[in-house]
Amino acid sequence: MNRRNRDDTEVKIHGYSDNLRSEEEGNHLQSIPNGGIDGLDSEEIKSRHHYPFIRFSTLFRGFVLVDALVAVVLWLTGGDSKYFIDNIKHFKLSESVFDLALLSMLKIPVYFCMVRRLEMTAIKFLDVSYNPVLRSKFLSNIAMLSSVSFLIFVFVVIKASLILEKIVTHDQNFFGMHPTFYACVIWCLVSSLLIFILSVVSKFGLRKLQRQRVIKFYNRHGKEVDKDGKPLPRKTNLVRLMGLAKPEAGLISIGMVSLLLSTAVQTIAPLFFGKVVDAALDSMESLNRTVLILLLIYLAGSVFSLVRAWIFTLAGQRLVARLRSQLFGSVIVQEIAFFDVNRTGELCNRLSSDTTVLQNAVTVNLSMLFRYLLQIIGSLALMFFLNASLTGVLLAIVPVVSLSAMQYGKFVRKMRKLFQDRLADAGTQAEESLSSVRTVKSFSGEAKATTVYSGFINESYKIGKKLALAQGIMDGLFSFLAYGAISAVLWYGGKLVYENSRDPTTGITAGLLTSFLLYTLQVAMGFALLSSLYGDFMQAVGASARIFTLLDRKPDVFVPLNPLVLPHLTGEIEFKDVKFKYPSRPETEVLKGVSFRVERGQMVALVGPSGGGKSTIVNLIERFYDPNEGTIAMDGCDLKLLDLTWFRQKIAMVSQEPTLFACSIKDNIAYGREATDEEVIEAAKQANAHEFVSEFEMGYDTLVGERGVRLSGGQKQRIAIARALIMDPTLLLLDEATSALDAESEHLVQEAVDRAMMGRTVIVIAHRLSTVRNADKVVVIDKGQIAEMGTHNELLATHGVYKKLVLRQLAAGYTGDAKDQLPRHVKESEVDKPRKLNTNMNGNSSYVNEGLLPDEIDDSDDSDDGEDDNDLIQLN
Ligand SMILES: Nc1ncnc2c1ncn2[C@@H]1O[C@H](COP(=O)(O)OP(=O)(O)OP(=O)(O)O)[C@@H](O)[C@H]1O
Repeated sequence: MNRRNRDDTEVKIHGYSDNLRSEEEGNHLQSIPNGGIDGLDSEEIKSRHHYPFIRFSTLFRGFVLVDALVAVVLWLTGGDSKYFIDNIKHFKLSESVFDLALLSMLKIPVYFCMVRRLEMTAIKFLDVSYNPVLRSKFLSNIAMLSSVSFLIFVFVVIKASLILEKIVTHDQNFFGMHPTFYACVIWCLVSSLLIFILSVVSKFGLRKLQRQRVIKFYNRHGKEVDKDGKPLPRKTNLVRLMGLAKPEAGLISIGMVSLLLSTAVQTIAPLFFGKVVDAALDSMESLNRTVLILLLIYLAGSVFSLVRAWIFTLAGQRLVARLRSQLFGSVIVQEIAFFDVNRTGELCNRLSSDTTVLQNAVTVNLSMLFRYLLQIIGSLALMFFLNASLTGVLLAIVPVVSLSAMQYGKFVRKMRKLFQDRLADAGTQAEESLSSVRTVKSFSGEAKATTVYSGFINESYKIGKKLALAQGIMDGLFSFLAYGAISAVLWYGGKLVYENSRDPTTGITAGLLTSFLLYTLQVAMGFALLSSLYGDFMQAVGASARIFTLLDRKPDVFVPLNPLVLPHLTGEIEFKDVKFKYPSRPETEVLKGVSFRVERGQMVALVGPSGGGKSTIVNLIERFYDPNEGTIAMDGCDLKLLDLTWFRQKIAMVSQEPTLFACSIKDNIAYGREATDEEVIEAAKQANAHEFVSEFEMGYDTLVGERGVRLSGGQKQRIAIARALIMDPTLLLLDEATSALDAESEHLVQEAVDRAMMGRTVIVIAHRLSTVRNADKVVVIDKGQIAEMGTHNELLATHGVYKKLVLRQLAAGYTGDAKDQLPRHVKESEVDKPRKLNTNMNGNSSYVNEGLLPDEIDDSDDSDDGEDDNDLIQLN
């Protein structure tokens, strides 16, 4: 078993009785069955406690090891090999320390075993409120440990006293000992006392384990997971960050070669500067030649720099383009529940600003890192070559620079992360306000939106201020250190030049000092730029952590091993005792055991009070979520076993307020599949959209604007119906619009809807009486349960929730038409006086606004008033 495992102790999450198992049982992992979905995906997770490496027992054992090492070294350094042998052969308690060295060695296995045993008992003891057997075992272990330590301490004290006595009494037979032997005795005295103290206080030391331990979970493959069995996010570090640039390895290699060459040129150039100075002191011809060489060197360097900058920037652009697509791909496949808890603005921010931070980090910044490192190393090597002592003067300040750079880097890393977070908040806020700009304006919320946005920006500004100050201090410090170094080099170099002018065999020439100064500048600059790079890298690590979290996230959707594709789908749907809670609100059960069946080609209307769970039923059919209990079957097959992409192509949804994409009408209609112009036009005709589309100047190429803002409500709905029809769905899900359209528009939409329903299985969240009357079955959903089920006429006869809804609808829209819709057995007197408010089948009326109370409705025919009336009152 490896080291880590030896320090691990397994425990059961639920209850502690198994912790009391005997040590011989060993380190068996505890298994916890983890739900699984209908036994299809049963996964076992195992838990294990981990303890920090540095804890009481390791400190104890570490000290015992150090003790033995010091004692043996002190004994060994006390003389030659003969001396050791004499020391052992003619052992005398008061003249030899061989016994102390031996004892220290023996202490290792003894203490290691005892401390291990004690720790094991302590660990078992942690989760037990009181267990007399375990407690007495724990205490007797401590007593044994303390007794052994005490005996050893007593022995060392006796030995030290004997030696001391010989020294004090000037014993004739005592020839003294090697100084390290005395040190050995003193050391053993101190260490055995310390070990004794550690033994006595071990009870308190081991108690700390309770706070120190952390629990980790593993799946059956031994991979660490969270307590729900989900994989943990992978750790982010510079290595993983660099891994992002792997596909750009080819480009980066070319860039690296250019970088090496350009840095080499930059590194040797100062040598020629010195040569130019010396040549100027020599002759004009020599000066010309040297300057020409210098120019050629710089020309070559510039070409290499050009290639380096171009290649690395290009690699950065490629990387960020790839990363953005990858990230978007990873986000869009997440389950709907993910979007219930993650805000769109925040996700967009990850896509734009976090990826930009990474763009340079692993390409341009990486190249700069190598460049400055090479520049520093190369310059320092040449400086040593030119003059070692002068280089020593410069190097004296390097530790100061490095330490301050590291501290600065740490600070910047923290602040930049905070800065990015606040900026992301502001971005989210801006996205939300701008995407709902109509709502903002209609409530005159511009000032409020600006204040909230400015609040977030202010937060980021506050952090920015600190960063600016830190940057200023750092710049100041670095320039002081850099100029200080240059001054020191100038002074010492000037002294050497002076000496050289007196005696050419000593010191250095003026040219050499010039070269040296330029190298000093290069090294100082290299360090300063490295420190700023460090900050950039840390910022990139922060940004990449968020990006990797999204990239690593696997959608929490059950995918069967062999997804089924049914050859003949009829569209039969059956809910069997379906229970469901939204993952973002796990405490509320939205569906509490819903069962109903929709036969092939039937039209089933879902009605009921607002918030009852109608949309949730549709969401579950679309498999935006999976039920917590029960099953939903299509043609007798559990939805979870079907191929999700195939299945979603067989159903189409037309929602209350359809969302169109900011592209042409044609592209919107053909969103679900590739379609010819003829197919698009045919679908539009079916949806009563062709006429108005043809009237547009650009026809089907008309752009509809963001979310279809350039179209009217009725037009949007008809385009959405066309979009659904072109898919030729087996199952049509409809959420009738509650918002009132004008009579003509309503008629056109209704006609399109009726046509769309023909020959299909349809589930409709109905708001209109006419729709419900035509339904083969009406399912009344109230508070997550089916309150009533049957045909329109059957339900009216039951005098239940449904009848109240109908009466209310009729009361609200009492017209000749509505009256005609009444079945014969509903007396006209049951219908209330006409109201001007617009109430629909789900009670989504505007009573409160109109100041009308529901009990004004004449419902005298109803016998079980009380409770249901309350329901109706709550409908709004
Ligand atoms: N994404 C969600 N996350 C958490 N809770 C939700 C979510 N969507 C709906 N709910 C809750 O589920 C319950 C049922 O909502 P649902 O939209 O299914 O009702 P409904 O009958 O369709 O209402 P309406 O007729 O007003 O549209 C409500 O209490 C609602 O607050």
